[in-house]
Amino acid sequence: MKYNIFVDGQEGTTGLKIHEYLSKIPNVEVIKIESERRKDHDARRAIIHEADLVFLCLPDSASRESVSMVRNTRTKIIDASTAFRTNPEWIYGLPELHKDQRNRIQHSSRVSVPGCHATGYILAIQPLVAAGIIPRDYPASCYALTGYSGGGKKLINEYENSNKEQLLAPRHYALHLHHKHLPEMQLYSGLHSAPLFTPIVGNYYQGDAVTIPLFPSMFTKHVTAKDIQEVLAAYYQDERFIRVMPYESEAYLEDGCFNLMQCNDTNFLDLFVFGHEDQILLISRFDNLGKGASGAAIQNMNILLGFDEGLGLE
Ligand SMILES: NC(=O)C1=CN([C@@H]2O[C@H](COP(=O)(O)OP(=O)(O)OC[C@H]3O[C@@H](n4cnc5c(N)ncnc54)[C@H](OP(=O)(O)O)[C@@H]3O)[C@@H](O)[C@H]2O)C=CC1
Ligand SMILES: CC(=O)N[C@@H](CCC(=O)OP(=O)(O)O)C(=O)O
Repeated sequence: MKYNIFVDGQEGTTGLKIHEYLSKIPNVEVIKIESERRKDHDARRAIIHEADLVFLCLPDSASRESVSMVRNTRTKIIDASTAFRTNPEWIYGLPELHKDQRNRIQHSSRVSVPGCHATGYILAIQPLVAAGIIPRDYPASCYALTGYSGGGKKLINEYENSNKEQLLAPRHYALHLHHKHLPEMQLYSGLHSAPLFTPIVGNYYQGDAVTIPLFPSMFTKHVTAKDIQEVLAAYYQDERFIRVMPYESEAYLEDGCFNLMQCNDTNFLDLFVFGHEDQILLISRFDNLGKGASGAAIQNMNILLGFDEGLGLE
């Protein structure tokens, strides 16, 4: 059986990347809207109803509009936007979150794809909260370094077609400290509050590293950096896309420095634990367009349609 798949937002960054993945997957028939009608309400509604599964790769408002158009119970939706990530009627599309999350995704028809930075943060910290190591009232903080493709067509255009000198250096943003990923970071980490989060965008296309400092003196149990690595390695031992790096992660540095582009063009997320008795540093490394967006969307589709989870992704 072939499934009809439609990507609403087919000409955006996430949408184009999803099409690349879909071209490698059998048993799917990609249906498209004529380019000049891609924002036409009636045309979108008609094609959404022809589809068995729709990816929404749109700004939040347009995503909400597409969802409100659906009048059948058959069409499954995977939304890449921020619109539904903490909505209890939707399932958070992070299969590695808990033991039953994959099953919940499989039996749902509304799945939201996690935000890129949120993916890195939650996968690093949630198992440690669940294990009772990090107390739920821990005042977490983190920063992320990301490529400019994370900002979609507008930011890509700014970096690639302007000569502004300030684009040469990495730039902090969301300094109002209300980044749009904070609600999902809070909800799915298990902590009572959101982290103090500062993202930084650099002058390169893709690759994200979310870095979380931890102070074991504030933990409920006495643990070292090595213990943390072991807890994470055990938690993700059966996960094909989450690779917990050995504790002696210095071996993975190049010239003493961290290469945050090494998961690019893959769906892998690598977890690193650095530190010693007194201070711990977690780093999640992944492709913001892979496990941070389009790769994760395809992984969710594979689960929803009962395909092998890695189809098209490896
Ligand atoms: N880039 C990334 O790394 C990630 C992005 N996301 C999320 O995915 C979604 C898409 O992001 P991204 O692909 O980066 O954004 P882009 O700006 O690259 O693409 C968005 C697309 O949506 C189209 N669009 C806008 N309004 C409408 C509308 N009313 N009807 C139909 N199409 C519309 C745009 O059309 P036009 O071609 O005319 O511009 C564009 O093609 C966003 O919600 C974003 O937050 C999620 C994770 C990561
Ligand atoms: C560089 C840049 O602007 N990045 C985006 C993240 C994109 C992403 O993954 O988040 P969404 O899925 O929520 O869009 C940002 O931080 O807002």
